[in-house]
Amino acid sequence: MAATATATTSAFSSTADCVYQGARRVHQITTLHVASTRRPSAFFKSVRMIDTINCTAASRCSSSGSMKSATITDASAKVIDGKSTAKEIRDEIAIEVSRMKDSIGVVPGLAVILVGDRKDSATYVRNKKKACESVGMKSYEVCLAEDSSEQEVLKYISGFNDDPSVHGILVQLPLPSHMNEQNVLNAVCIEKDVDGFNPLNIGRLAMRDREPLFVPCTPKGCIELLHRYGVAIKGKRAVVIGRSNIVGMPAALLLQREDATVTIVHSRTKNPEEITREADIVISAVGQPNMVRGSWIKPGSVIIDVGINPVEDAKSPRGYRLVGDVCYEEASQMASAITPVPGGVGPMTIAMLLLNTLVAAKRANNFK
Ligand SMILES: Nc1nc(=O)c2c([nH]1)NC[C@@H]1CN(c3ccc(C(=O)N[C@@H](CCC(=O)O)C(=O)O)cc3)C=[N+]21
Repeated sequence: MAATATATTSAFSSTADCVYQGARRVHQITTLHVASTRRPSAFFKSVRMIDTINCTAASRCSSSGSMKSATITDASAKVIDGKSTAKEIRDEIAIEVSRMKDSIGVVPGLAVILVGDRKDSATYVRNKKKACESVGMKSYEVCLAEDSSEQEVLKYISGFNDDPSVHGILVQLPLPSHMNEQNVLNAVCIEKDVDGFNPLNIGRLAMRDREPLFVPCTPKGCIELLHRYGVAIKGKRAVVIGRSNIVGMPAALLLQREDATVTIVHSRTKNPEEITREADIVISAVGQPNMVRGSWIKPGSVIIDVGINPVEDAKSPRGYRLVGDVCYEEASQMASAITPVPGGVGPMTIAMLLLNTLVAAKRANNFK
């Protein structure tokens, strides 16, 4: 699949609203032609340089050779380190897990259901298991064949719903296409819905003066990063790029609950670049490598990049490497703070899953 991306209004692909949907694509973008849309001022010097460069790959949104020598060092954004923040949070969770075990003899447990043999899903599930172990939680894992029936998945969910040693249930997405995702997700009882995907949880998230039992892990991780890095949200302009049920939409609701003024930019938005350039805070969750260019970003803004996009890279041992939705080299010249990929939102997602599981276990046992 070769494509040409242009940093103009057609930057989205038709599927770009939904991350985690369909088969994981390894992006193979041959030429990223950068269209200049504004007259750069002195502040935009790094962007002006990039305007003139015909980029050679999506994984390299700028020619790093010439960039580095000229401008990269003078105005680099602070790196919002999701990896170390997630570790801090896991350490906090581990303390609570052992306090709970010592005082009431209960160990929080997370059940993960994996259907099919997608390699990336298997990796995520393995990482979740490792993360559980690292904080002293129990993990239960069910792996079902690609051609299993929906009934079979529902049977396992029902078993975990009834099992008091399981406090959280996660059905790894995407499910094989012959299954009805809604039916499956609705079967997870709301008290164990640590992914926060149950419509009742999302509905409560959307309503004032209501509290969801759980908030979806990825958007929750984004907000947690903003909090821990002291980024003020109240009264700020926030733009969320992407409107998926599991990231974009709940991220926008969370920002609004924090008193930001929120705009959602999506694949049918006429002028995404212009709107994004108004934002003090940007959360991007579209699944398009390097779509958000330096010219989309207001100087001094804070960028949270949710995209984890594999792009071909012959030099990497895996044959690919991961890049975000945001062109990091360009954006870090404009923003005051930015999350990297990898090592940004990804590790936070797993930390939030553990946190939700801990909360579920405390709630089930009335443990404060
Ligand atoms: N029911 C469900 N809930 C999910 O939360 C869910 C899901 N299904 N399906 C798949 C996506 C994806 N996801 C990630 C979590 C952590 C990293 C992560 O830690 N990534 C590392 C890099 C890992 C690597 O190098 O491959 C990082 O960004 O630093 C990535 C992706 C959760 N998902």
